[in-house]
Amino acid sequence: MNNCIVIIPTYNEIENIESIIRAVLSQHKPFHVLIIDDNSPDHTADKVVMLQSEYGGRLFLEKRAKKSGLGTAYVHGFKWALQNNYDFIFEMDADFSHNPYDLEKLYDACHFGDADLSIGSRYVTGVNVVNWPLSRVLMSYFASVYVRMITGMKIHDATAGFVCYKRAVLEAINLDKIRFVGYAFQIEMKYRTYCKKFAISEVPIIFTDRTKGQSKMSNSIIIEAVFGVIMLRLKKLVNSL
Ligand SMILES: Nc1nc2c(ncn2[C@@H]2O[C@H](COP(=O)(O)OP(=O)(O)O[C@H]3O[C@H](CO)[C@@H](O)[C@H](O)[C@@H]3O)[C@@H](O)[C@H]2O)c(=O)[nH]1
Repeated sequence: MNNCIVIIPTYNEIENIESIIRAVLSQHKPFHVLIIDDNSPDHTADKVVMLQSEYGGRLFLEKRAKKSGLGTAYVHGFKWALQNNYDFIFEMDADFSHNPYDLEKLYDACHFGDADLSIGSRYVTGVNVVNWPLSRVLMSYFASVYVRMITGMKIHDATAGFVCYKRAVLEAINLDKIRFVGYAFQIEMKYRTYCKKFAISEVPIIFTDRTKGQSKMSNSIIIEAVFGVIMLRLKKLVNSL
């Protein structure tokens, strides 16, 4: 299993970056890590460069000129991962809201199970979210209900940002057509995977809110998600997805 790359987008994650990289790269499974940093003013990328001398060919950094959203950061990372011949491509946040020791569960679902996309899901067995304000839990939970109603996808955590793709999924999706930049990007990727008839499975995880640094959630991200789901459904109906 030396064909796994964990893509971590970062913007101002100086308080988390070293520990998250160490937590992934110290596991007995030989994961590789790709950080996509948007020129964070807190110099997150400098810390990555420092750690590269320690982790040799297992830690990679792509720097972009300015903050351009989580979605385009992942698209950049997906293209990089395909070019560099990785077979299992993971998404994970930098802030420990996703437990890096759950990476292996996502891998198992794709490698030993029949999933093409495995999702670290907060809502597949009740509501497994720790320390989020109730308003954020309700918004996230009902966002998934809303996505299910509009798209017909039978998944419980449509906005999850902790996933593992088999290479074939990312090869089948036209990454240049991905249009959303915020959390709607997470919905769009799952919907495009579903429309291509790949197998999606949800693996229960516990999501714990960050204790260091700040969320980049904003009103424009919420608005994009609300209208984005409807747009995706309409595009599917006219066969232009
Ligand atoms: N490069 C880059 N990284 C970004 C950007 N915006 C956010 N990130 C990075 O993306 C990760 C997630 O961003 P957060 O802002 O911490 O997300 P959250 O509010 O905790 O949102 C969580 O819930 C969402 C809704 O359920 C999820 O969609 C999301 O993935 C995440 O799990 C972090 O590593 C953060 O640094 C950006 O513009 N550029």
